[in-house]
Amino acid sequence: MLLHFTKMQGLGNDFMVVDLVTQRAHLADDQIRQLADRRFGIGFDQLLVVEPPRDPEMDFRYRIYNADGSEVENCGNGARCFARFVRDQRLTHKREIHVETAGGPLTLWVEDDGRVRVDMGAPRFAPGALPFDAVEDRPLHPLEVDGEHLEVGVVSMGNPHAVLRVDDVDTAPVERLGPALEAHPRFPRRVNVGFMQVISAHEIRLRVYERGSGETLACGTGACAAVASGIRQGLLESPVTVHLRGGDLDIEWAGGDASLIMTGPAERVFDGRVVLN
Ligand SMILES: N[C@@H](CCC[C@H](N)C(=O)O)C(=O)O
Repeated sequence: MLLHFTKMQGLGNDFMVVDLVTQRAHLADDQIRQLADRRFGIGFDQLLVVEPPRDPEMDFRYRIYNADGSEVENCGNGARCFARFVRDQRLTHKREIHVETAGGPLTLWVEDDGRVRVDMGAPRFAPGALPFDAVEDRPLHPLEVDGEHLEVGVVSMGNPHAVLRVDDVDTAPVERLGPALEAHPRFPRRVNVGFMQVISAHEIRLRVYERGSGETLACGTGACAAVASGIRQGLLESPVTVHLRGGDLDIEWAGGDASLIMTGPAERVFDGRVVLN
């Protein structure tokens, strides 16, 4: 069968976006892995699937799959691309969009300048929320990785994140510690790993080694997790500009049970069709 898709990107975190409101298809894990391949397929960090909502209060259901085919709970850059996509495809004319994800409901606003603001929900620090194998809920947890003693913040943004403070993201051992932390046995559902360099109370640099996709040029939930962990540790104050390799995100958080608000760009790259076997 022939499947229409749109390639999109948010700060270089790239997506294949599929409308399953007007098309019918089922993509199996091995098909997703093949489509994600940058040489043999279309190439993307995540596949985003737009479906009709199951809850009548919501506008859409939005499902997210990593390049390895695993379905995940949340994707911040993807959420912004999803909002631009449903408006560009004329699936809605609303500027305020309510969407179901596997990690819970999200609200998104398309701004006049085309950027998208997303209510990402409140961060959860309790180890059980990720899950992370620890008894106490504390700002930093000791962790032995690859013969090294590390101190990591753990945060759920619907999906699991570990945040490691580094002196310089350019020299941080992302290729070595990223996969070792992603697969660490104390994170039974694996984890996304953020390497955070604090520049000032309102500015950080961040690289993220993503669960199921490897290092990406930007990670929206990773930016929210790093800011929440940094504020909790007393290193940062809202608002915070997060400099990622693909560009900047603005993150606000009033603390406690308040939602993190993420604002950033989302761009269409091209439209295409692919034959599914
Ligand atoms: N790129 C994303 C996060 C995608 C999901 C993540 N890899 C996971 O497995 O949880 C973002 O922008 O948040």
